Amino acid sequence: MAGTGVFADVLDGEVYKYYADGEWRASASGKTVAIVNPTTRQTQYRVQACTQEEVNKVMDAAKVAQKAWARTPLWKRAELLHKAAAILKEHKAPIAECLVKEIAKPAKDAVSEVVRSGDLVSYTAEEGVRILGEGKLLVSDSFPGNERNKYCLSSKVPLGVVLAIPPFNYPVNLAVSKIGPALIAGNSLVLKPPTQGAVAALHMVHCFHLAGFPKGLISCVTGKGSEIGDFLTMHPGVNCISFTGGDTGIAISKKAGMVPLQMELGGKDACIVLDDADLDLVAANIVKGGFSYSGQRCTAVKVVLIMEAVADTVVEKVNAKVAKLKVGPPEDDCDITPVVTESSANFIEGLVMDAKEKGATFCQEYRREGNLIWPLLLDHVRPDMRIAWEEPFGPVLPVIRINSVEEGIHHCNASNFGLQGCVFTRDINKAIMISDAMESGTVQINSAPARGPDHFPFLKDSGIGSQGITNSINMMTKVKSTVINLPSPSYTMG
Ligand SMILES: NC(=O)C1=CN([C@@H]2O[C@H](COP(=O)(O)OP(=O)(O)OC[C@H]3O[C@@H](n4cnc5c(N)ncnc54)[C@H](OP(=O)(O)O)[C@@H]3O)[C@@H](O)[C@H]2O)C=CC1
Ligand SMILES: O=C(O)[C@H](O)COP(=O)(O)O
Repeated sequence: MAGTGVFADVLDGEVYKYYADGEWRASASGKTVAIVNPTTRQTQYRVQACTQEEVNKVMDAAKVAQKAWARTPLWKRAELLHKAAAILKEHKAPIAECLVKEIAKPAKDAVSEVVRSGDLVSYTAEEGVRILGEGKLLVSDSFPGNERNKYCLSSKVPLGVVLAIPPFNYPVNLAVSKIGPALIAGNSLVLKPPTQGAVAALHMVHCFHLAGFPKGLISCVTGKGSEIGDFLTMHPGVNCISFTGGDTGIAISKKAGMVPLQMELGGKDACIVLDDADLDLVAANIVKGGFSYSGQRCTAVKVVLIMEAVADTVVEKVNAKVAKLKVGPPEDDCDITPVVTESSANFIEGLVMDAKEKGATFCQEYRREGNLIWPLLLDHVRPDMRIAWEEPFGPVLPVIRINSVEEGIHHCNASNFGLQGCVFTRDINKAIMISDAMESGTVQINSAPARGPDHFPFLKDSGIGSQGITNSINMMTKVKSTVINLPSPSYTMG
């Protein structure tokens, strides 16, 4: 159970502690932040509202710890990461319980998130050993005018202190996707978890603590992003920011100093359906892609662009599947669970009402109880409706009927987002050409968008840089070169 057994140290009475300098601590602020259960809409947990002074101390400790960590052999860093991964998986049940209570993630998906996170950490350790174990040797005579009298040895070295800010929808997985690469590359890491999901993240951090990472190398400060976010992201002790979330990321990138940024923001993933597609496959992927975790995934299908000739058939097939989705609490492992906050539910409702006023066809009756919104397919959506462009982050999916592939590509590319997209057709040549034309980081052919497997590059225009294990390790390093200057040119004869 959360906050008990090996996790007892994390809890102080009714309030979860924050993690600094290898210890669990209560904040001197005496203030707490409430985490509201999306299902009951009651306070489920409380976390510390950390102060600026506490952030300063964490940054100082992170700087000191990083210097020693960078001198720790790569294989030892990997060994500790493997240990943390095993502990994380061993304790999947209490961590998953937090995900169910804090973010209403369906019970089975919550367990999968923790297991996937352990696997991600292990893979990162292995990948880090491989890619950081190699450097480059450059010789000078390849550049015009030079002889071979200079040897340049370059390798990847850490950046320093990495600040990780994940979003609510994967508070564990999108935290470890930043923690693992940062640590294997020799950085220290300061985590600011999302408020909804903070307790799951604190439990995950405790698994790293139990694995025996040095003091100060990992810290976790809690508090509302709106209150301590700016102080963290503009802190002079930060050498890199890895952020996943919404428009907050745009504001951060404007305020952050001259540090490398990894920003993974929203998406409006388009699903283009051609008339030669396997329509059962299309319907299955629209439902899975559009409605898993109630549409609260950056990679969710967020607009269907379908050829008029097959639209009626697909809409009918999708509706039949939507009717079978189980709606209810995450504890019952329902497919559709309450969305994360009341304000999120209100925002989604605003998009639905706009579509209603402008004449979209409601394939199901709109129904909401508290934060629980029943799955809804909106047909005959037109570009003048907000839902055609905005990301609901909820179980509402618009269908726009198109008369040509070009029309679909045009809609996709006119969006400000460009995270992922997908195309359904039996013609591989067409699929490749459409993929090339879609200005999206990743295009899936004949499957719904998805980030995983987690070693795939997770590229996008909806942000800066790219994720995926290898990309993140590379992003959290810089190149250091040492040039050997020979007294006279030297050429190897064999
Ligand atoms: N691309 C993706 O993977 C995802 C995209 N999103 C997008 O984000 C929207 C909202 O999701 P949400 O998680 O609330 O995203 P936010 O951008 O609101 O929050 C993401 C993280 O940033 C923190 N934060 C908030 N304000 C600041 C600040 N000023 N400085 C630094 N950090 C801050 C949040 O903390 P706190 O919780 O304390 O406010 C949270 O940890 C969704 O509607 C969707 O558009 C969301 C999830 C994933
Ligand atoms: O933040 C998100 O929504 C994720 O990066 C999407 O991951 P998924 O495709 O594995 O759900």
